[in-house]
Amino acid sequence: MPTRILTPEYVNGIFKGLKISPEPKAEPAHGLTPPALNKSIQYKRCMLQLRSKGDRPLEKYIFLSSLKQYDEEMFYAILMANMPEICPLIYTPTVGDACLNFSHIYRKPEGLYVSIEDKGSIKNVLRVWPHKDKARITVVTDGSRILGLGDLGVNGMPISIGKLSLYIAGAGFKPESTLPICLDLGTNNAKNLDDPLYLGLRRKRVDDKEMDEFMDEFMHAMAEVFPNILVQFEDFSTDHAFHYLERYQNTAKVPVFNDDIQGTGAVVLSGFVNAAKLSSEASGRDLTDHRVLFLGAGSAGVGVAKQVMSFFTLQGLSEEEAKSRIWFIDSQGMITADRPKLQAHKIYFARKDYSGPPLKNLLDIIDYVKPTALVGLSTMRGAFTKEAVEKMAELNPRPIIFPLSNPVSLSECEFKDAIEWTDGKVIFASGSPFLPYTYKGKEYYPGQGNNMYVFPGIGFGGVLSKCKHVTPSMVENASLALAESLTQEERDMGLIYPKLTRVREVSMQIAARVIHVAQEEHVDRNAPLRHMDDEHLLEFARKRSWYPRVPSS
Ligand SMILES: NC(=O)C1=CN([C@@H]2O[C@H](COP(=O)(O)OP(=O)(O)OC[C@H]3O[C@@H](n4cnc5c(N)ncnc54)[C@H](O)[C@@H]3O)[C@@H](O)[C@H]2O)C=CC1
Ligand SMILES: CC(=O)C(=O)O
Ligand SMILES: [Mg+2]
Repeated sequence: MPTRILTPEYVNGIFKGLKISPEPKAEPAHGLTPPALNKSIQYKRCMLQLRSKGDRPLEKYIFLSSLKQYDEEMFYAILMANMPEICPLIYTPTVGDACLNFSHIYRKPEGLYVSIEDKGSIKNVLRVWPHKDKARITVVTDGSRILGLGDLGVNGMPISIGKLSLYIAGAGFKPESTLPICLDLGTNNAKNLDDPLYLGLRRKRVDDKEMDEFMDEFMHAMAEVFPNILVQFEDFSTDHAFHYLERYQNTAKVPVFNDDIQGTGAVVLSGFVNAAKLSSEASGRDLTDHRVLFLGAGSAGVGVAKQVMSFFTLQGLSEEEAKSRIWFIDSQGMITADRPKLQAHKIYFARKDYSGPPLKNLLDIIDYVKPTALVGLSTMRGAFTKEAVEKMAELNPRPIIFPLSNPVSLSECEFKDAIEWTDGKVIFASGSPFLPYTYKGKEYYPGQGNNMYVFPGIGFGGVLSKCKHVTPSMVENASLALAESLTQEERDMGLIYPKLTRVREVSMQIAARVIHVAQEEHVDRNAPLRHMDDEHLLEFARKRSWYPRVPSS
């Protein structure tokens, strides 16, 4: 008798009795599979084959990718039951390797490629997607800033695919409602252009004017071909990330958000809310007196800082006072308003209250700012040196250190080092996962400050509410819902983010809050939901959430 290997209860413990929704795929006819093969054995065989690849994560990625194409439900069953093990394989850090090698490991179509050569007929390209009427969520990248790895061109496709796998596992989007898109506008990466196997257009990126024309046509076509879709922009280079968010967030006919700016902002605000409380408990410092120093002023850094400002405004500070709690360092040093030719997105946070000689060195800047929190979104591996982290520990009984750059090879510091250099006092979250670390007989758990904790819930709430736009308040409330989702057990463990194994339930809480705020702001279009209170919205989100079919016992 086959054993029950995965049930919603098993995955989450609280979804008893809910209908499991997928449309059954035809099983191979009797006689085409060995007699004893069943889902339970298949699950075990898949896990065995996966683990037999040992310490070769890219091979594991390729195996999982093939499994997804061959037996999608088994792939999601395995992912959902083993999130901490599988997430780093289909997402950061391994997805970074998959992107670097995409043109070499590519096997089958898994999304749409829309290139600059399609300009004028983009709609026709979008129409080839087989599940047009089912598409609800898309992740669109132009491959120009993939994680911290730079311009990878069409090799950026795995990031769209990986994020959408998390929409499915994390929030319960039906697989056929997801649409990965990679825009090929050329690449300035010489390595790609010189690679005879590179699968993108062999040309340099187009200029801004041509890109604007292309993007306008693309967004227009998206709304026509996929009228019910929500668009997540992902890993556009910083200037374009800000530009297209601004251009479309209130004007496009489909809702839009930028994950690197808004999703990252939300996840870091959430971690910061919990971290600041822990830090202030140790120091006695008022929450309004935290001082946050950012290393890296790209789309992620500036997006996060704007969201972290609401930590202060929610405590009653004015916008100016909140801004005064934030300092930035980029590749030229501390960002001050007197610096010539400052990029537009850096102007808002440029300090006007410093007039000494330019400060370039992190240690000098820490001495000057006396931060309570150090946040890295710089793509600079090891930038948080021993001296810098020790200095943070001298200034604070519990320093907040968030090295958030991805993939793990670009992290500003490692968890183990942060623990040792602060004698276990650090409050830590990184962009990519680290393992727990035992120090002086005590086990410490790292937080993962990655937008994967919020984008599934933001997207699910947005789609269920049929929102016209994704508003800043929907994003901010997603962040607060995440911060509030910690259980007592997680707080007792010193965590600032929930355990990854709970991501589905946490996404439901985020989705319900997002729907509520969409209603408050009158951007929702799903009228029947307006009669539901928060508890019913949560129940509604859970009921709409997809699970892979359960092998019957
Ligand atoms: N944890 C998460 O959820 C997320 C993490 N990220 C990560 O954040 C990183 C940055 O992303 P973006 O802001 O889009 O990239 P970006 O390239 O636009 O920004 C990088 C920033 O770092 C600065 N920088 C570079 N070298 C530096 C140095 N030596 N010293 C000081 N600053 C330096 C640059 O001046 C720039 O301001 C990437 O590694 C990305 O993977 C991005 C989004 C989400
Ligand atoms: C996590 C993510 O979105 C990034 O590193 O770009
Ligand atoms: Mg990203």
